[in-house]
Amino acid sequence: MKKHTLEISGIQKRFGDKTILSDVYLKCETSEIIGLLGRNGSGKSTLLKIVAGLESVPDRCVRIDSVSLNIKNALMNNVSYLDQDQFIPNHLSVQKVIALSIDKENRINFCEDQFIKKLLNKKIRHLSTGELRYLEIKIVLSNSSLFALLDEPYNGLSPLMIETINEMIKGSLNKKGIIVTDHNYQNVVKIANRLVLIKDGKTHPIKEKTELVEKGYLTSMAF
Ligand SMILES: Nc1ncnc2c1ncn2[C@@H]1O[C@H](COP(=O)(O)OP(=O)(O)OP(=O)(O)O)[C@@H](O)[C@H]1O
Repeated sequence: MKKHTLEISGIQKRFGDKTILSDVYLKCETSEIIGLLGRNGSGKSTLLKIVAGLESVPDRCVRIDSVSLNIKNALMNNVSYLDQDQFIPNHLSVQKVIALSIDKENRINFCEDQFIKKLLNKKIRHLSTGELRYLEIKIVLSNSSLFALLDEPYNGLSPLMIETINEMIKGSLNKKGIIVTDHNYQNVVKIANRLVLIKDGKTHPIKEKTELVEKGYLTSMAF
């Protein structure tokens, strides 16, 4: 499979007089999982939203295969984004959402899943937090984008669903690169090929877990 590269650099992002991101470099290739860690408010979601085209920065800051993508639609086709908040409208039925999101030829396969099968006759508003999150993640991972950005995917998921989602993420790597952030850092550490910490607006590549303590993300009690 031809490898593709998503590269992010030179981002300066301020909200009012507060600088959120000032020295960011992130690279993700297809078949890679980058784990993005950082304290609350460090700018993880802001960075993912910038890459997804939902927060504005100069176009040259986000590149795929060295090409700056300045047409938002082109960017969206190559990058899919799982928001940390619900993105599927409550009034829809699960079947309608699947019909709208998944190509006809892939729908049967999509529904051949112990968790999805139980949801097929329900409305979105009647799903539990974990059921909804599972459906959303599966939809994001099933589309044809080259890169998927997952903001707090594990939120509300039981251990069994987390294991299934981790397998699903790994199974998508023949087509995709993944950037994942979650406060369930153990899962992020477990699944990621590389870790990056955001601190003081800057990205710090993490080689050893002890660096997470040195940089103030974890206490030594975590080991
Ligand atoms: N649209 C906005 N306007 C003003 N400030 C914002 C906006 N979006 C985010 N912020 C601020 O930017 C900072 C970074 O927010 P962000 O959501 O990116 O952090 P995060 O690392 O994802 O945090 P958490 O882990 O708690 O979700 C926070 O201080 C937040 O209050």
